[in-house]
Amino acid sequence: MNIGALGPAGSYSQKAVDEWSKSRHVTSLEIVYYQDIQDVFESVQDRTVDAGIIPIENSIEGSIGITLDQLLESSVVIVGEVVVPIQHCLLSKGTLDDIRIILSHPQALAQCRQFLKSNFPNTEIRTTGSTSHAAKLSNEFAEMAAIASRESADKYGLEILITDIQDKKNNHTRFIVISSPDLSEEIKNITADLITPDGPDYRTSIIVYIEKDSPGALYTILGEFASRDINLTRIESRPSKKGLGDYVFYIDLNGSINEKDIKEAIDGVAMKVKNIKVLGSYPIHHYPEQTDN
Ligand SMILES: O=C(O)C(=O)Cc1ccccc1
Repeated sequence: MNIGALGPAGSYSQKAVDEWSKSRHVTSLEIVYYQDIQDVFESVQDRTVDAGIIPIENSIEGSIGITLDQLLESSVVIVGEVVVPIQHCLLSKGTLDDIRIILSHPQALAQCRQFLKSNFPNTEIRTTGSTSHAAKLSNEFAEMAAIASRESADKYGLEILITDIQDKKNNHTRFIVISSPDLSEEIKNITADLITPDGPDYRTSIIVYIEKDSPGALYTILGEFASRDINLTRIESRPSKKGLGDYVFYIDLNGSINEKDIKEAIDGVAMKVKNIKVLGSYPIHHYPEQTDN
């Protein structure tokens, strides 16, 4: 099996692949690296790769817009998730005094905003396609530094100048595993040995589009879940891109579409909204939370 992820090697996406394959006992997984998230979606959709892994939300910075947009626009489904602790380091070939330019992925830069403002207020900041790409580029000039993982330092011959530079110690990114709909059962079967019978260990993700100016519509939708005691773990609105004030809602809930009450709730929602897309039911990744901030 192969899986597409943001590269080059040393990215947090690679960590997510490693963590997911370990937690699901998937052996012999080959990673195919891409330059951006949209390329991962496209390769999954046209089946150049069997699956893809992409970041969807971060505990400091919130959702990754391009991932939410692609989930709406493409035909891929979600078959898994994994949460990865993110501890950024400042890496360079030079010393702290040499640094003139700091490079990283926009998410990583945003997660270290206070650190940068306090320590490098006048240093030029440049964005890259990934943190590992920033590390790779920094290998060329001593005046460049990258915000990236500890592992990227080894991989690209850089020194770790400062560790744990994200603005909150407790920093996690949730990644989702995606596939084309016709491969989703196969991928779920590969990992099936660990999957408990359908129950609270599953999460289901849906997108609903409520027509603009429909008073009480969101209340009615949420009622379908509340009346059946279904726990929602996330609700997020995103512009529908049709005009200001028009939104789609991304909803995650505990349980699998194979359970009767979940299916009934989703059917109930479908009758009340303009459009609904079920992205999939997949095993929840339980991870140890850090408490010190
Ligand atoms: O750039 C990377 O390494 C990624 O995989 C994207 C990302 C960036 C920052 C935090 C988590 C994931």
